[in-house]
Amino acid sequence: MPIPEIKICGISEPLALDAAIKGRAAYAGFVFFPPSPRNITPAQAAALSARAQGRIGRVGLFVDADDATIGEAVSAAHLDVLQLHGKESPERAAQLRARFALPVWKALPVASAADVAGAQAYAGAVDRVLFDARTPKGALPGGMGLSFDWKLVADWKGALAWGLAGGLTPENVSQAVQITGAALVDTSSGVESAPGVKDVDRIAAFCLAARSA
Ligand SMILES: O=C(O)c1ccccc1N[C@@H]1O[C@H](COP(=O)(O)O)[C@@H](O)[C@H]1O
Repeated sequence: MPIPEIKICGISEPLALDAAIKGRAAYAGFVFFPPSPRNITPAQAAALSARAQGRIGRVGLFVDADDATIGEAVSAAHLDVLQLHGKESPERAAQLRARFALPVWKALPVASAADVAGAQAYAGAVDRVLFDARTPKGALPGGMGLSFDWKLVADWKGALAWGLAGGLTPENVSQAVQITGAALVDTSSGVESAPGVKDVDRIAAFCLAARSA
């Protein structure tokens, strides 16, 4: 089984960023979504980005954001990837990819086989889809520590690169990779001691466990 790439999302302070780099994560995620406990400002992201430069990829997470909001974050934090975690259509995703000339990842909420099949609509519009758990109405669209039935995406053979998100922890990521064959695993709340508070030991443990799958 190929070793998956790792993304640690919701990084808001340097110690967590350093732990992700030390754990050889490929990506650090910065959340630009004010309702999230992990939200950071473009200025905060700029400082983290300078520390990350050349050591880890910088992913900006947005939820149905407008061009100005995304543009401000891209300029301040020199983002390498845009992650769209709202209800962005394939057309909107393609428009953002063209406008900012950056790879775009689209998170898709999964609760059924039909949700997984729906990923095909994004072929040609985005660079990767992220299968994440569908969260309850009125809750944040991600970062809730909820997982879905991994068998739904086991060895998914769509036309797009894909990653697995949703409720991944140091304790379950190895099994998740074995079941799904995911080439990228993404975690946020699973490596925290409280919402928005990253735990460096759990980041280290997650990276080790993901690679041992
Ligand atoms: O992390 C957040 O606060 C967040 C807010 C809004 C949308 C997505 C968010 N996080 C992303 O959700 C998935 C799953 O997170 P978790 O591991 O279950 O906590 C992941 O891609 C996060 O980056």
